[in-house]
Amino acid sequence: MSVPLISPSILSADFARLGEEVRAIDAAGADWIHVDVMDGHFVPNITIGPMVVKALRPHTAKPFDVHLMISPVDAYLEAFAAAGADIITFHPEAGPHAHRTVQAIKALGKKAGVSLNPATPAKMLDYLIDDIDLVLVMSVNPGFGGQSFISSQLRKIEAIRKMIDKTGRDIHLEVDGGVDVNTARLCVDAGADVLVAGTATFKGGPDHYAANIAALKRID
Ligand SMILES: O=C(CO)[C@H](O)[C@H](O)COP(=O)(O)O
Ligand SMILES: [Fe+2]
Repeated sequence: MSVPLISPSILSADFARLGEEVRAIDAAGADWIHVDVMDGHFVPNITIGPMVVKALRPHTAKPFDVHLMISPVDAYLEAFAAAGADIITFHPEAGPHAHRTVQAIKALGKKAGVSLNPATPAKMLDYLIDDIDLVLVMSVNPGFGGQSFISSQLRKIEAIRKMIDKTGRDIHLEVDGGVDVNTARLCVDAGADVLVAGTATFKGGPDHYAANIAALKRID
C-alpha cells in the first residue's frame, strides 16, 4: 500500500501558540500544513484569515494547504496567495463560477483545489478536473474538527480516483474529516494520497505528534 502524505489541520492546534505548533508538526513529519479558513457564513464557525497565514509563513517551509470554507471566494484569493498559501482549495457550492475561481487561483501562480461536501456528487468535477491540481473530499460536513468519518464518502473517493487516473495527470486526492488510523487505511485503499488529520495529529500534545503522524502513514 502506498504511503499517504499527511496534512495536519491546525484547527486542532493550541491557537495561543500557533507558530510553535506549526514548527512542532513540521519537525514531527507533517508533509503539508492544512489551514482551515471559515467565515461564519458558508460554514457555522469562524477561524482565521490571511493575516494569520502570513504570520505563520516564517515558521515552516512546508506547503500551506489552505482550505477555504468561505463565500464569496474570489475576493480573497489574492490575499491568501500573498500571505503564503501554496495550494488554495475552495468549495464550488460557495459561488456560481467555479471554473473562474480555478483560473484565478492559477493566475496567482498557486495550485488549485476543489473540495466536495459529503452530499456533493463526484460529477461536480466533470468540467473542472482537467484544470485542477487537487480534489479534497470532505468526509464530514465542513465547519468543525473532531467529527465522525462519513463512510459513504469512500465510494466517492473510489469514483474520483478513476476520474483522476483517466486524465493521466498528477492530481492529488485528499480526504478531510474524521481521519484516524482506521479510516486512514480505508481512504488510501479507496485511492486517496493525502490525508488531513486534525484530532488524530494533535491528540496527546506535542510529545505525541511524531508518533501520531507516523501511525497515519504506517497503515499497511
Ligand atoms: O475542514 C475541516 C472541517 O471543516 C477540518 O480540516 C477537519 O475537520 C479536520 O479535523 P479532524 O481531523 O479533527 O476531523
Ligand atoms: Fe479542512
